[in-house]
Order: sequence, then C-alpha cells, then structure tokens
Amino acid sequence: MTSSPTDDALVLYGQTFASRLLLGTARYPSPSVLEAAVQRARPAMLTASLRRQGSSGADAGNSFWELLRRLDVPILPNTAGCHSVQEAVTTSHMAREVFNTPWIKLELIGDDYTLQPDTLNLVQAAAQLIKDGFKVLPYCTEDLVLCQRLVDVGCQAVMPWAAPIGTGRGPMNPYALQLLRERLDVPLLVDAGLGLPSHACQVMEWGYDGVLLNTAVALAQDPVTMAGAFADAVQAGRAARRAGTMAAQDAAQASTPVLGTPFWHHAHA
Ligand SMILES: CC(=O)[C@@H](O)[C@H](O)COP(=O)(O)O
Repeated sequence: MTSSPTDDALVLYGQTFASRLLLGTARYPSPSVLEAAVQRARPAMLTASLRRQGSSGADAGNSFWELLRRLDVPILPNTAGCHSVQEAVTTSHMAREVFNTPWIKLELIGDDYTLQPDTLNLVQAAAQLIKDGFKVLPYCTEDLVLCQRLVDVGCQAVMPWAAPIGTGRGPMNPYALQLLRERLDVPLLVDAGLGLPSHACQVMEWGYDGVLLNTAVALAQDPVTMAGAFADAVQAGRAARRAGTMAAQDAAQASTPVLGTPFWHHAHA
C-alpha cells in the first residue's frame, strides 16, 4: 500500500499541513541561503522571534519580514528569550498583531545556560494564552506529567526537546520520549537539539508527528542540502512508522530462503 503525503497530513488545532518539518529562521549565513533552504525543505511552518530578529537594525528587520512574506510559509512566532509568564504573554499578544496569526511557539526559558524551559511556570503561561485564543505549541522537556498538564489546560500539541537548543546532540532521553508517545494522544513534535537527519528519522519512527529544528540546518556547511536531508529523513521516519517495524529478535534467523520455502507464510502456515 502506498500513500501520498496528503493522505497522511499533520493536523494541528484542526489545521492541515503538508509537511511534518518546522524550520527556524535564525543563524543562517545569509538571507539568500535561508530562502534557498526553505525552498528546498518546504516546511509546514517557519519560526520567527520578534525579539531576536527585530533587534539587528530597522533595515535588517524590514528585509527579514519581506523575505518571510515572499517565502509564503505560515509563520510560527516564537517567544524566544522570555523569562516570565507575563513577558511571554505580552510578547505573544504583540506577535499576534505583527504577524496576524493566532499561532505561538511558547518558549519560557528557566535557565540561561542550558536554555531549559521553565517547567514550573510553563503550564500557567500556556493556560493564559489558550484562554486568550492562541494556538499554543509549547516547547517543554520530555517530562510526562508536565506534558499531561499542558494538554489538560488545552494545548492540542506538545513539543518536548530532544536536547538543549543548539547542541545538536539528538535525543538525550529516548526512554522518556518513547514513553511520552505511548501515553499521550495529542500530536507530539520534537523541538530542539536535533543535529542529524537520523535523529529526526528516529523520533518519527517512534511515532512523533513532526520535528522543529534550526541550528542543524543553519550551521551545516551546506544548509540547503541539509534542509533537504532533514525533509527526506522526516518523511522516511514517518513512512517507517506507518509501515510497522519488525520486532527486534535476540537470536539470528536466516533471512535467505531455503529451497521450496520462499515466503514465510507458506513455510509456516
Ligand atoms: C527556532 C526555534 O524555535 C528554536 O528555539 C528551536 O528550539 C530549535 O532548536 P535547534 O536550534 O536546537 O534545532
């Protein structure tokens, strides 16, 4: 059985997306490389931070917004750099006006060294934003109870990290990420810390619904090719998940057919 990507689209808050890859827009060597990487990957959404990208001078800011408009990919504003609930809520409201979108990637930083999310206040911020009508995609750790609470307050998707932002280390806690997938029914996207396409493929094989990444593409020697590699890896991992993986075995089993038993079900029926 084959299926086209549209048979198996990512659905977040009732909206359908053709891709399961979300891409960040920071740290690229140039706007033209960013543009080409986005054209290659055709991501579902592009993250943009009001605070970071607006801070490099008015002209740079304007041309960045023009580039985003030209790319014609839905924008996911990001509360990057916010350290308090009030700051995150205020930034989200500003982003909604600037970008004219109800989507928000809720990033509430609790520790500046690891950029670890503030797990103690994240739920309160998410609850407020949901009440205010936002479609909240919270960046969080892989803690099961935290993710459950985020769902309880109305988040229709949750985005646990693989590893700290910008480290490229890949999934640090495979057990917890897989447990989360088993326990939660909402869409789950891994956000942050992916360094290789194989990391993205791996989490998709575990049943994750998508990935959000930035640094691994932006800092690659060839970001455009890497953007394509991640897009392909996400699709491969998703296809493998849907295909159903074999159960790993302890003992070797010959895979070369013995004469007269070319198919397993003939020999064992
Ligand atoms: C772009 C964005 O939203 C980042 O905050 C995100 O978390 C990506 O992390 P990496 O740069 O580690 O992929």
